[in-house]
Parts: sequence; C-alpha cells; structure tokens
Amino acid sequence: MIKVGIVGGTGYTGVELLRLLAVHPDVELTAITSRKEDGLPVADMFPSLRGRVNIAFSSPDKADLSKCDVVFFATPHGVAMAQAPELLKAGVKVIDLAADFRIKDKAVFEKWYKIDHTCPELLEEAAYGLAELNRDNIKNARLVANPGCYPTTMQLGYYPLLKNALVDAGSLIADCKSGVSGAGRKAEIATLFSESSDNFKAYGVAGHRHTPETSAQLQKFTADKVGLIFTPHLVPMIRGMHSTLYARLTKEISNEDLQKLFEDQYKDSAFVDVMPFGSHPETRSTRGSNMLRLALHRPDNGNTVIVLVVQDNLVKGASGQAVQCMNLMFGLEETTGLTQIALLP
Ligand SMILES: NC(=O)C1=CN([C@@H]2O[C@H](COP(=O)(O)OP(=O)(O)OC[C@H]3O[C@@H](n4cnc5c(N)ncnc54)[C@H](OP(=O)(O)O)[C@@H]3O)[C@@H](O)[C@H]2O)C=CC1
Ligand SMILES: CC(=O)N[C@@H](CCC(=O)OP(=O)(O)O)C(=O)O
Repeated sequence: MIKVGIVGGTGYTGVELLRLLAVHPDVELTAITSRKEDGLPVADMFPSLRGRVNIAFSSPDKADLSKCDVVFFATPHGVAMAQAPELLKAGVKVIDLAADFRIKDKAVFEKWYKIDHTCPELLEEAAYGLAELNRDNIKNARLVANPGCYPTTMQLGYYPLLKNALVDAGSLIADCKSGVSGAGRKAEIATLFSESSDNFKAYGVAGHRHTPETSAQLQKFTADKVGLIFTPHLVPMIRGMHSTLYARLTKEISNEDLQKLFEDQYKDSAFVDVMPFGSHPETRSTRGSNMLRLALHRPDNGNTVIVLVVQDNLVKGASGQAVQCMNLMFGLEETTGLTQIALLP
C-alpha cells in the first residue's frame, strides 16, 4: 500500500483528494493536516467520509510526513516549497497542487505570485503533471507540479492544433469560465453566496497568473511565438469549468481530418473524450469525474476553429489529475481509483 499524506486536508482540493483516495485500492491514508483542526476526526468535519476515513487531522508541525511514500500539498502557493526539499531528502515523493513548481523561470514565478522562491534548484527537476502530454517524465519523477485548472483545459485543447502547425500560434484567445469552488474554501467576499450567485463576471482580464503558466507550456508545442489572450470568468455554479478556445487556421484542412487529428492524439488518454464534431459539451457531464471532454467547431467552415473544453475543476483540474500522477509515479494503471462517472443532473 502507498502511504499517503495530505497537507491542507480541510480545503476543497484536500477533501476531494480524500474522496478519491479513500476508495483507491492501493492507498493507505496516513497523515492529513490542518493548522486549525488538530485532533479532530476527519469524518467529523466531512460526514461524507464517515466510515471511509478513520483518522484525525494533525497540525502540520506534528504530522510525521517523512513516514509517507507520497505527500500531496493541497495548500496555497508557497507552502510546498518550504517543505519539499526536506521530504525529498527523506525519500518521500511530492505532488504540489499549487503553483510552486509549475513555472521554471524563478523571476516569472516571483513576478506573478509575489512570493520569493526558496528552492529554485528544484524547479528544473519538477515534472509538469499533465499526464496526457508528459507521461514519461511523471513516471520517473519524485516531484510533480500539478497544472492549474484553466491551463489544463487550454493545453489539452490547443495541443493538437499547435503540434501540427495548423493555426496561428500568435493569436490564440481563450474565454474560460469557472465555478466558484475554483477559488477555494477560504472566506472571501467575492465568493459569498449573495455576491457570486445570480451573477456573472470576468476577472483578471488585465493579467491572470495562469497566462504565463499556459504560455510557457504551449510554447513547447510549437516553434512559432505563442501569443495567448486568456480571460477567466466566475460562473454561479459550484463545480465545473468551461473553456472556449479560438484559433485561426493557417492551413487547409477538412473538418473530418481535424476531428481525426484530435481523436488520434487522445486515443490512449482515458480521461480525454473527443466528442463528435460540432457537439456542445456540458460541465455537468464531468461533474465529480476525472474526464475532460472537448468538441471542435468551425463556424461557416471558415478559418476559425473553436475548441470547447469542459472539466470538473476539482477533479481533472486538480485532485483527480494529482491522483493520476501518483498512479504513474508508483507504476500503477493511470486510471486506478479514477473511473467514477459524472453525476447527473
Ligand atoms: N480549487 C480549485 O479548483 C483548484 C485549486 N488549485 C490549487 O490547489 C491549492 C489548494 O486549493 P483549495 O483546496 O481550493 O484551497 P482551500 O483554500 O480550499 O484550502 C487550502 C488548504 O490549505 C491549508 N493551509 C492554508 N495555509 C496553510 C499553511 N500555511 N500551511 C499548511 N496548510 C495550510 C488549509 O487548511 P487549514 O487552514 O485547516 O490548515 C486548507 O486545508 C491552491 O494552491 C490552489 O491554487 C489548483 C487547481 C484547482
Ligand atoms: C474561480 C477562481 O478563483 N479560480 C482560481 C483558479 C483556480 C486555482 O486555484 O488554480 P491555481 O492553483 O492554478 O492557482 C483563480 O482564478 O485564481
């Protein structure tokens, strides 16, 4: 059994990790931290886990994480970098759900996250945890940087187009929407019920920290200079993310060939569903599951291709993707413990 520790067990991605790992056949939950809830049985806070998770939270300074085989950091940016070097030295693998190891360039990270990076020597080593495009590196990694939720949709949607040099890489436009759980469980005015329900707005239009992460990754797929405009929106739902990705075709290609390109690209990726051309994927078709669904459109058969992408921000966008990485790091089937079907309605 893989001994698992979770730092940040009281947050949304933390409890989502617990939901998934509690029924994972190869995992033993060993330590779950909370600074405020030291000693409280996990199932007292989350009754959905009664009878499934029988341990208590422990404060991060008391939890003996060095006894774990792998530790997930479901914490704000800057927490994992403080503990990762010591854990790695003790032979513990680390999966960070935050951004501490996502951006290789220390100066770019510090500019966007306003945090000094305390272990830049680990940036190069960290594997970017997007399994569909980086499987082999993840398999051999001891440190994984789990991708951001929006970047997951943008990369999987744009990859086949950029890799095959079919679009103008310099004029990509991503119009993305997230449910409110994307902002985490911490108290914030913007996520109060009376602020976020029956309301809809864009945010971070002048610049969002997922732009540098996504641009740096997209740049790996093409020799042309990537130019990405990314606009996130907050939608009045709890879970779910919908990204509408626009690109200008620069080569002649039929819709059938375009579709086939995507189907071939993801035929061995159990968690990417390429829907029939012209479909309208719904966020609820991914709710609670690790699936990302996408569909291609080409209005008036013109030179704009639109990729619609949906996922559950807490599963494929965060905790499910992290478990997918853990499976690869420990030589398990990538899909182990992740075969849940989405909840409808
Ligand atoms: N929500 C989402 O959809 C996604 C989130 N992420 C990323 O995952 C990470 C976690 O997000 P989310 O679960 O939403 O956040 P939450 O705010 O819901 O939870 C954060 C957790 O971190 C703990 N925590 C906070 N500060 C510290 C600290 N200094 N040391 C140790 N533990 C701490 C909190 O627990 P306590 O106060 O009890 O100690 C809490 O359990 C973030 O980096 C986020 O950016 C990534 C993709 C999607
Ligand atoms: C709705 C909402 O607020 N979403 C968060 C992104 C989700 C997240 O926390 O992702 P990272 O770990 O990649 O930062 C935001 O825009 O800041």
